[in-house]
Amino acid sequence: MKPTSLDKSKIRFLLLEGVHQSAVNALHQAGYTNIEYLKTSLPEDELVEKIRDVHFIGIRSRTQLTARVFDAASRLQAVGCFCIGTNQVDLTAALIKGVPVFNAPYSNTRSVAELVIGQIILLLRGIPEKNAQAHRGVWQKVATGSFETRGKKLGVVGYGNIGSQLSVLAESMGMKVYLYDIITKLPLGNAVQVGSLKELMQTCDIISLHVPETAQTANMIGAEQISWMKNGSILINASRGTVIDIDALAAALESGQLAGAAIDVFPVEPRSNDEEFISPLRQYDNCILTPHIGGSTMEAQENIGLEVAEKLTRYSDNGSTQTSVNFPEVALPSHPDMHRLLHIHENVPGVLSQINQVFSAAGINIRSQYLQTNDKIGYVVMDIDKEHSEIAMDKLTGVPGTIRCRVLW
Ligand SMILES: NC(=O)C1=CN([C@@H]2O[C@H](COP(=O)(O)OP(=O)(O)OC[C@H]3O[C@@H](n4cnc5c(N)ncnc54)[C@H](O)[C@@H]3O)[C@@H](O)[C@H]2O)C=CC1
Ligand SMILES: O=C(O)CCC(=O)C(=O)O
Repeated sequence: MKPTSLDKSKIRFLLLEGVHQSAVNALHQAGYTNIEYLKTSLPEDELVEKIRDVHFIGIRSRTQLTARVFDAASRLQAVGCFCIGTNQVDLTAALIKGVPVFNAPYSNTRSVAELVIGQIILLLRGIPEKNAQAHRGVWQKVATGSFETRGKKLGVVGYGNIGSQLSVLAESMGMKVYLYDIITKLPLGNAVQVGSLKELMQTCDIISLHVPETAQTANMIGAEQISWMKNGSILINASRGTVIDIDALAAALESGQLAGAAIDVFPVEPRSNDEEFISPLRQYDNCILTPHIGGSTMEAQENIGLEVAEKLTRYSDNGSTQTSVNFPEVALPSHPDMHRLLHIHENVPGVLSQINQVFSAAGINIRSQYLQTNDKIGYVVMDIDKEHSEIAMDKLTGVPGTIRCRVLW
């Protein structure tokens, strides 16, 4: 293994899925010019080829970074998810290859919450059907089946950043908010946490899903759970497509048990805007279908671009892994006049003592040392005098259990 300290112009970034231009600008400002920018995601086979020479990759929710991709990514230093969800990345495969993954945990929170508020109002008034009919020349001036939001019960499944933001906005319009989460939450305002998903679904007029994609949330809402919902209620999903059984939802729209739905995410989504969107929900006018744009506002995308680009350049320039979603977190100060060695290793007994042995045997003083571990890997950072870094790197890369090693100056 060779030390990987590189001239910035040689550090290659691959940005996929049309991440906001703010990311490109921020990378340029930080001195990184070797950037390939694509509007689409790439299928696995193409990615496996392309990623061989890439040091940093930026993706959104479409690109699947699998273990096979990480196996091919011998130069990859870090992944930036220009979004909240990181379920599209095999985080364990990244970890054991020594690759930290970063995301933007809050930058599009408000955008999703605002979209859901809009969907609630439109669905309670039957606007999607009335709009579709008006486009076909049908005039439906009726109040039947149209309701105000005031006093309605909103059930939030997953009361994290988005769910709680939605809760605040909904209360300000006079809605009563109930929440279900697997952990005990501080309910904001007058929101009430209930003890089970069933209780929430039986109580509320509108259910909105804001859970991450996990093994536990896969098909969390199927025919049985929908059968718990009140007749004439509304289901909204802007979380992940795997959370709802789409056929069960289609059946509930067909039978009229649900008055409407709004779905932004799907089990299978087109890879680009040129591909047709296929779904059994297309036939229901009372189901608002949006192309996974919950977080797609100019404000959110610009902020995400800046935030994630900054995390990638900080890791590249300084080694800090703070806020990484899969990696031991180390917050590092600057290292003026010293060389910084970054060593990522398997977390097995004895590696750290061997690392320290390298320095004591060579008579090299470690000016500062930072260490963080998790159950799989250790990340140790050492600042040393410049003149010793070449020999230290040479010896460090030979320590058994070494995954990656690089030097910064
Ligand atoms: N449609 C879109 O464009 C966007 C979609 N998202 C999706 O929204 C999800 C939620 O985002 P945040 O609120 O920022 O995440 P968060 O991590 O702040 O909140 C998630 C909440 O879900 C809860 N939770 C996890 N498993 C659960 C389960 N089985 N049952 C009940 N609650 C459970 C957690 O305890 C947590 O409180 C993201 O993971 C992402 O998949 C996020 C941004 C944009
Ligand atoms: O905007 C995107 O590409 C993905 C948004 C999303 O789902 C997320 O932030 O998790």
